[in-house]
Amino acid sequence: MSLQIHEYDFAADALFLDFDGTLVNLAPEPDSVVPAPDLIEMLQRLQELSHGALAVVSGRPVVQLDHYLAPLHLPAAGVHGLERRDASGRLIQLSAPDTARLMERLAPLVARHPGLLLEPKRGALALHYRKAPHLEETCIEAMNHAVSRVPGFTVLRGKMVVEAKAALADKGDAIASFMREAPFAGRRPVFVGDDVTDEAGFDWVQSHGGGFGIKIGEGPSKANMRLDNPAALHQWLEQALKAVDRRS
Ligand SMILES: O=P(O)(O)OC[C@H]1O[C@H](O[C@H]2O[C@H](CO)[C@@H](O)[C@H](O)[C@H]2O)[C@H](O)[C@@H](O)[C@@H]1O
Repeated sequence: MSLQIHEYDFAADALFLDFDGTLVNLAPEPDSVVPAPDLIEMLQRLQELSHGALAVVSGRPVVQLDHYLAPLHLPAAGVHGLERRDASGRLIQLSAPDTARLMERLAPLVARHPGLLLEPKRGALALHYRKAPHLEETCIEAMNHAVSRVPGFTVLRGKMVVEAKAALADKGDAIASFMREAPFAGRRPVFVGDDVTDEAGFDWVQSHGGGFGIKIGEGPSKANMRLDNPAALHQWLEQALKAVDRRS
């Protein structure tokens, strides 16, 4: 099923956007993503037309989202729901356990294999194997083992990454929190994401929020809509903006 552009309603909908693989193409390393030149301007217009009901919902920390989306400071959820900046600019961080013991357990593996990368975050630790895909099983086993020895964390799988994350909240919880507050409350939530970590978000918007999810790319998903890739999402959003221009 594809979402008809006229169905998107800036007056009535709230837009929640994942970052990697959705707003930007995936890159070899976390630090090497390059937002499209017109992305910032497009997000700014979308936010204005939605009267602020637009948020980024990511596995990355909010501070990184700000870096890539500067000068915008959008409402945002980071680290898969462990932190959230609401529409008034207030940052709420759930008190997460320390990842130092996980780091100690996983660092020797990464030291042995230069293709692996550990990405520490507040309340989470991601083990990336994009540059060493043959080590996927090794990484998953090592992460499962580490998490079994350090209480308070859950294991998340993502694209070429396995992550330990404090078991406190997920993307669905983050969207639910936004939807209880202005300017999101009372609107229909639309969540766009590409990865298995986005399924909690699709689940919430479709089961509880009366909205819909849009999955970017292939793979099984609960989302009831699909778009092929980030470029298709950009095009879809541009069309929504043009439809508003035509009406005004
Ligand atoms: O929830 P998202 O906004 O999609 O963030 C998910 C993870 O994204 C980043 O990792 C992914 O993107 C990297 C850059 O394209 C890529 O190299 C990596 O293989 C992907 O897994 C980020 O580094 C993680 O912290 C996020 O959790």
